[in-house]
Amino acid sequence: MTVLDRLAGGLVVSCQAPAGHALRDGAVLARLARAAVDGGAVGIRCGGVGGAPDVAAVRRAVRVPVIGLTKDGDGDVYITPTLRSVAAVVDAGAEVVAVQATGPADAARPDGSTLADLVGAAHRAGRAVMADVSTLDEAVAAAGAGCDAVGTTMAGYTRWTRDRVRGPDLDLLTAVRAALPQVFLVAEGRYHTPDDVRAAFDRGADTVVVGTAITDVSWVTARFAAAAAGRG
Ligand SMILES: CC(=O)N[C@H](C=O)[C@@H](O)[C@H](O)[C@H](O)COP(=O)(O)O
Repeated sequence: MTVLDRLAGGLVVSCQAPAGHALRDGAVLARLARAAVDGGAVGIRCGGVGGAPDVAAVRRAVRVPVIGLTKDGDGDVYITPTLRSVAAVVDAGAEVVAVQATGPADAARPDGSTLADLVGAAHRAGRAVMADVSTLDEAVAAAGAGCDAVGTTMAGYTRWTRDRVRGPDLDLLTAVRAALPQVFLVAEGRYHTPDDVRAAFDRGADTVVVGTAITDVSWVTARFAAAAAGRG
């Protein structure tokens, strides 16, 4: 059974916290990951700015597959953007390396490498690669570059998709599934409810990643607090 087989049909929980967030602590994120697995998560996505130590902490804490990433630099391409960041995620023990695959697939990255270079490095280390894309063209290019899985993670977060949808980009799922019937398709980005998760599988997703709505306690609290404040 491949690592992607272990994720198929289940829920992946993203345990990340940005710099300055109260939960930004490797041990805390590892505890969150364990709690998510206790609740039925079949995989954990984790990492962040300088996030390799968080990936390692989560890897030690759970038995399910880990999708790891780092967020580096302030450019348009920031999710595991370089060969060095791929090596950091590999060394941290992630079975799947998430890499941003937005824009032209052959575009040079901050270190001059291409998407195919990153895929080659991860594959030589025995890891699968998840491409974080924002459009159908990017999904097709990522599959062509050898990525093992394609996720809609970046839909709504690139300059060219910023105004496209407010919620989860279900139409992108449908389009990718139609164009790439064999690809391992990950629904990710603004999946906030169990109904959203069901909808993603209906559109052909193989797995769904939920982050903020499960693991960002501040975000969840703000919704309840707003309801309390708006009561009278
Ligand atoms: C765009 C970007 O950088 N997304 C990041 C990717 O790892 C994370 O900040 C998201 O939390 C993650 O994709 C899960 O999505 P959501 O938190 O919406 O369930």
